[in-house]
Amino acid sequence: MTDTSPASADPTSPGERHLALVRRPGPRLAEGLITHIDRQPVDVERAQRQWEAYVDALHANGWRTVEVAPADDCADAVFVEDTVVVHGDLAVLTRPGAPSRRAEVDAVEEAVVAAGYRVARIEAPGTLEGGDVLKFGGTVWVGLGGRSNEEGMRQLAAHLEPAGVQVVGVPFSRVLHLKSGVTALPDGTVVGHEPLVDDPAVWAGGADPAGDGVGTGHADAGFLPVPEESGAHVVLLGGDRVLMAADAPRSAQMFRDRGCTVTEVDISEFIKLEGCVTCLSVRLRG
Ligand SMILES: NC(=O)NCCC[C@H](N)C(=O)O
Repeated sequence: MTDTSPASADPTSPGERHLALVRRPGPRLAEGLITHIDRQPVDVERAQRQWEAYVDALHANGWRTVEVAPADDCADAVFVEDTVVVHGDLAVLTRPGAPSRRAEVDAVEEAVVAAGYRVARIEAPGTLEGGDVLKFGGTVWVGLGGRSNEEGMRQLAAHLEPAGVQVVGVPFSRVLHLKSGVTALPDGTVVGHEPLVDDPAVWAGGADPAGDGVGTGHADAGFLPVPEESGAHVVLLGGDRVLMAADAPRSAQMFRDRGCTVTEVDISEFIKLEGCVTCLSVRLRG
């Protein structure tokens, strides 16, 4: 595990107190899984440059990053979000639904323990991938769309029950993970590209993406359809700042019009493997 942060991160930034896990893409990246899209050639060197730029964007927004040890035999290891779900001081190590991804989890334990987390695990026959877990308010929504199953959700609920968290299943079918379909803006508005969202009505009430148990109180929070698939994927960087992919300029403008400060990164090589900005990092407590 390596701390990759530059010493020059702006200490006055709202995001400075935060720490994110990242994992460098490995040499087998181009063999990564695809489920809902056709395979396209992946330029691994370009992907490595895009990953560096993604990490630089986190640093430029005042974040520190910790690099999980490589898992070079695992083609999809760069998608580190899927290996762990954190809540409070607890890190729940997942059991990915894709068997080829299960070996990714071991080194993540070392990273979260070093960051001060207690550790729990999803055990067989449960499966869970972090891309299926959307946290807001006192609620954790778990997407049930193939990679995560009811038993994985039940185990996650048991781990989070002492913290008073409600876990709710959301069936879906059109994308790989729940958060491939929807994420939330800082004001609690849930964003999604409607052709890929099974039931937008699920999100009519919006969200509290800080996950601090406090509702947004934002009168407009609800579901906001966005015109591009990548517009459905935002990483919250603190305050009004969001990170998103560069291939959704009309969605980015919508978010700017709503008061967001948007950083865009080119992640085209990861999109070819059904990855998005959310899956390339795990936000930890400060
Ligand atoms: N959380 C995510 O959206 N993860 C993307 C994982 C993509 C990877 N190729 C997979 O199929 O598992």
